Amino acid sequence: MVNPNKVTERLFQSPSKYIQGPYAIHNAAKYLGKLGKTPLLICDEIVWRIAGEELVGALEKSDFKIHRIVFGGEASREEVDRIAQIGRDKSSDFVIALGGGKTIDTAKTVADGLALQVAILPTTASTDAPCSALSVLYRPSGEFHCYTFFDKNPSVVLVDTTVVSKAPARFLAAGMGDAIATNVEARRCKNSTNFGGGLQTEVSSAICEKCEEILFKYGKQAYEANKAHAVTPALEAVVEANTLLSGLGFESGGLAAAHAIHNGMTAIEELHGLLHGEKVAFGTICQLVLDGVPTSELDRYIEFMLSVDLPVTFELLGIPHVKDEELRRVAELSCAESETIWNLDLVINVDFVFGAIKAADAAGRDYIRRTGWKKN
Ligand SMILES: NC(=O)c1ccc[n+]([C@@H]2O[C@H](COP(=O)([O-])OP(=O)(O)OC[C@H]3O[C@@H](n4cnc5c(N)ncnc54)[C@H](O)[C@@H]3O)[C@@H](O)[C@H]2O)c1
Ligand SMILES: [Zn+2]
Repeated sequence: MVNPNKVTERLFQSPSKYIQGPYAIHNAAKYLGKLGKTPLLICDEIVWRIAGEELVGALEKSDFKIHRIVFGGEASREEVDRIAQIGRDKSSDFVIALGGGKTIDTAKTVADGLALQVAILPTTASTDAPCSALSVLYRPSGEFHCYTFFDKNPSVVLVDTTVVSKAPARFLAAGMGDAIATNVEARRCKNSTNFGGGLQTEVSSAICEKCEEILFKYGKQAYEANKAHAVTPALEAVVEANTLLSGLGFESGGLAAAHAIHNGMTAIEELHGLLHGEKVAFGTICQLVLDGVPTSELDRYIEFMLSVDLPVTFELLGIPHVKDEELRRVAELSCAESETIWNLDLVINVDFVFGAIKAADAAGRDYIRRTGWKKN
């Protein structure tokens, strides 16, 4: 992600079509019909009961012949190989992902291997995975493995906000954790190449700013609406910020320290129960510390995160007694050669990152002490 070739072209990439709205799954045939008729549907058992049967019902009415695969839960090379072999055997003509970020990343990688188009139907707004032309792969043990890149973004991304509104609000909050990092990271990536291999365009930075604006404006309101399973304008705006704006923004804007620190944090086993966006939220506070932002600015982000129950301290992350050796390991992994932390226009080393992680926790604790914030 460093810019060794001194790239000078600006580059922006995106999925071909993005659709979002209540009961959008009912109209899936209209948008997926152009991709094929015999898709491989990847979803886990939980999602099958929530939206799978409904989707298959809608598609079968339009004569689709669907082969369903039960996703095993981890976006790993092993899982991709297993599913791709079934896709080959069944001569599937496109791939559908129905579920969260791990299902989506697996489906994108399977589709790329089979040279097929992929349609992404997220059932939560928990990450900005749906729109990008990359997947994040993990080891079967859950530790970060690598990013893998594709020539094309998904052909269709279709978000049913009725389904999303019925998911636990914690997922929407995690999506906001992922999305709040987007502008913080991209604004420090002005001189590095983005995931498409070019420089930021004007529209990529505008999208990142808009994403952040929506979260500060509607994030808390959308979180509460989600708890009531209500589809409201605020919820629609935040789902779009988490899914479309954050997705386009990070891919064509660039990632930096927040995500590198998230990737490092996956080495701590006690954090495996947390969602991606929850760890990214904490990584965002770490990056703001590295950036040297004023306390008033740091407070603004911490206040936002606490308003939607995102973790800003070790205690809220569930690791109150984490050891310095473990945090140093996180810092070392965040500074791996291939990491996005090197996009930052700052002097970076393991000591600075280790210090930023400790200081982020201290800033979160200080904010809570000063304001008397209490978890509901
Ligand atoms: N490729 C990218 O550009 C990109 C970007 C951001 C994140 N990611 C990746 O996304 C992954 C995280 O995704 P995630 O946070 O969605 O976790 P996840 O995919 O593990 O999903 C978490 C759980 O949510 C359940 N679920 C899905 N929809 C539901 C619903 N409507 N109601 C109730 N439960 C539901 C699933 O069954 C699953 O058990 C990470 O692996 C991360 O690296 C990738
Ligand atoms: Zn992310």
